[in-house]
Amino acid sequence: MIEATLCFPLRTISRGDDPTADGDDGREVLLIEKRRGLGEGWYNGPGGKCEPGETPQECAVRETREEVGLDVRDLEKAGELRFLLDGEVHTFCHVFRTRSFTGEPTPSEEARPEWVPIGDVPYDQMWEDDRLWLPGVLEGKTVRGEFRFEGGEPLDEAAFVDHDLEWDVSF
Ligand SMILES: COc1nc(N)nc2c1ncn2[C@H]1C[C@H](O)[C@@H](COP(=O)(O)OP(=O)(O)OP(=O)(O)O)O1
Repeated sequence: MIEATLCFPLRTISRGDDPTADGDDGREVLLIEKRRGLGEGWYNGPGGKCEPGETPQECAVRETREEVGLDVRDLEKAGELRFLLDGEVHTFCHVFRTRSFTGEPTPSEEARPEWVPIGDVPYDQMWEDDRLWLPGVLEGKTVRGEFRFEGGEPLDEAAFVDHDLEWDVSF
């Protein structure tokens, strides 16, 4: 089983009196376009696999720095997601969000970062499960979820079958 993390940096920008502004109140999330590996070509949060001896929080901080050059702090645990492939746990993913960070998002070999208004998250270019849990996480909720895929490796070519979700959980 792979233990992995996702980190969603959040910010609120001022849109002044822009009449075309949507109803997000300027709230944005930093997404990446994944350039290699699992989920290549799709949008996701910065993150990756935990290294031996590393806590999930340490992993999320390291991966966010490596992938987009942002130093995140004060991470808030927002979710625990179990991704099953053909009945076996393939990946256990810890999800974090934060409003505390320094640095400017910078592209790397792994990822192209992009600030995206909360209402414009491109769910049609993301993992199929994301539309089920990410909106709640971006609204400040906590979630525990299990998502079942079938069809063999690699996970990003398997078919999403079904899921269970529990909201407002404590970590
Ligand atoms: C199955 O559904 C998934 N949905 C979402 N949103 N994210 C997922 C899903 N399955 C895996 N992930 C995430 C978990 C990790 O953040 C990445 C995969 O990380 P990767 O394999 O690229 O790990 P790295 O350590 O960054 O890779 P390198 O070994 O290349 O350094 O996807």
